[in-house]
Amino acid sequence: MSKTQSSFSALVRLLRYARGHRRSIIVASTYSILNKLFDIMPEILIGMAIDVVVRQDQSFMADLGIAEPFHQMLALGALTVGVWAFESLFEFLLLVTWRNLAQRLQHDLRMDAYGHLQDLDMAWFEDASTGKLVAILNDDVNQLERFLNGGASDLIQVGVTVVSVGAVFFYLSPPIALMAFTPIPVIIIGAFWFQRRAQPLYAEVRERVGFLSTRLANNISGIATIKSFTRESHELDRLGEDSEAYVEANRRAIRISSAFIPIIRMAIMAGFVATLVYGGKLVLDGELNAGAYSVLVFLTQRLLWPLTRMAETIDLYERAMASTRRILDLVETPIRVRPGEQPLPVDGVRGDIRFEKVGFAYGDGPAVLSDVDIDLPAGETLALVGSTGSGKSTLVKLLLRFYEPTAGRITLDGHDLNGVILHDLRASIGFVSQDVFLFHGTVRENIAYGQPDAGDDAIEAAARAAEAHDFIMTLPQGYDTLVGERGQKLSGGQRQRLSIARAVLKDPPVLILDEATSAVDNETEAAIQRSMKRVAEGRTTVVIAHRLSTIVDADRICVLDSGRIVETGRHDELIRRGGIYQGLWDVQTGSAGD
Ligand SMILES: Nc1ncnc2c1ncn2[C@@H]1O[C@H](COP(=O)(O)OP(=O)(O)OP(=O)(O)O)[C@@H](O)[C@H]1O
Repeated sequence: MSKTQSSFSALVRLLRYARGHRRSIIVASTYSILNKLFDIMPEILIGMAIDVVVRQDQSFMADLGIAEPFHQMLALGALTVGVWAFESLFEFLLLVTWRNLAQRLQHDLRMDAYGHLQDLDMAWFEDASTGKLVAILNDDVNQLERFLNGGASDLIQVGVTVVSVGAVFFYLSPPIALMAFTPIPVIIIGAFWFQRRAQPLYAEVRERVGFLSTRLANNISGIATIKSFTRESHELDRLGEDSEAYVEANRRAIRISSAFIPIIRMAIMAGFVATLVYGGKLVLDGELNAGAYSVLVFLTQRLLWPLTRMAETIDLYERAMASTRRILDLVETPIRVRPGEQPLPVDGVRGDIRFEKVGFAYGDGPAVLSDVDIDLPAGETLALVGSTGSGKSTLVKLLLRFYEPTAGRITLDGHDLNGVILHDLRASIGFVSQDVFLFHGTVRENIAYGQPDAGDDAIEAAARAAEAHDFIMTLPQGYDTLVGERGQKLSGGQRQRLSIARAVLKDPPVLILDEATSAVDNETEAAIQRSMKRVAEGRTTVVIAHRLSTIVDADRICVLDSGRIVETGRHDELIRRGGIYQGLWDVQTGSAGD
């Protein structure tokens, strides 16, 4: 029962979400109702025509005041034309209104879901899978669109048919009405039975779609690794398993939904035969006239046949509700990193950074940083050094407030980062990460990513400062060259330089440089170093250093070990101290063991 409710509660959530479209929903539903009412009228008109030819001046039409039978026929003909015209008109209106509503709603949902997604914290993204998110934003949204295109109107029309045909039946002959309606409880019970079984199966189908697209997204971005390890056939097998699981989940759902149609058909047949035989007997006994009898027989068909489509419609409904739940769950995921209230004047930020007894752990995991105290006055350069996994990147992530410290606090110009408006904080920090992410677009667009209004001169000046201008000019279309997805048409060193140019153009008071660990040739390394130095001038800079030769001039160096700062000082002080730093230096300069 709880599962039945959860489909219904998804519908309630959807209606609550779509309250801005209430008017369209009411208008579209009204068109569906009017269309159905006009749709069942021809059967009644046929019955009236039979009534005219059988009873002539005693007919129902005669009771309405048209004495001459031929005139009655003419009137019926005119009514039929009118009924068909209105039916077609409302058909057109309902299609247009429902489809436009489906378009608006799917657009709103996609935009809201994506907008919300961008505000979610990094910890959430680490647990989420890309494929699942893409599946929600594409497949699930489309699934809902499909239901709104046709299914919603169908459901309404089935309800209208049952009520209006029922009214005509009870008016003409209550005993036959009871017979014609006996299959309906069977059909409704069948529908609930089906719905209860189908709901978890469709949830499973949606889940499988997510796995499948995760695998695809992962494999396509990792294609170089797959090729280099010649794991193509292994990957094909793994994709095959996921795809099979999807087919299997669908197969179970199909089996249930296919069983539904024959059950309904049998119930319909019983209702139809009862009306046919018992109604015929009433006519033979002179208790029912031929016109009313034909209306009843035709309307039984009208009543019961659309119910065979219920299986399909409920199928569509169940799929759509499974999708709705996933989309709305995403839209309603709480945002754990608070947006902050303290504004920060981007142009007025000095760049004093302090870490006060900062501690941090990812989720429930072990402490990754403990008791970190750093005092970095504005304009100075801090280098973070330490073995892999010592917590350097984590420290920088806290500074960007991708995460919040679990102990202590971090301040920028005396303001606790936790209170500062997130947008202002990030606007005052430039971040050159070691795995540079370029967007599919031109070199120019990528440099101007953070400053879309920057002029060509400013872009070129930034590229020159990052020593990127010369190589850009050798590209086929210079600044207008497309870099390919994730910038894959450029070399690692070139990407690095574009990302430095990006930071130069942003001109932030605080700069974070995560030095590339991947080996680049000496010339490129020297170029990157020169540009980094140029960029660091006049601003507070935090460098995660992998090559100690680049930080000999840093104002202070913090050596991290297992999340604690174990040494602090300038290069020569640390060398003199003869601790961890000196050991690292010896390894890197090749003087260890001398
Ligand atoms: N998102 C995460 N969830 C859980 N643990 C994490 C996460 N990111 C990093 N860690 C763990 O935190 C510790 C510190 O990682 P961090 O990336 O800060 O190290 P690092 O000093 O930057 O290393 P490297 O020099 O290799 O980049 C490591 O033990 C790592 O396994």
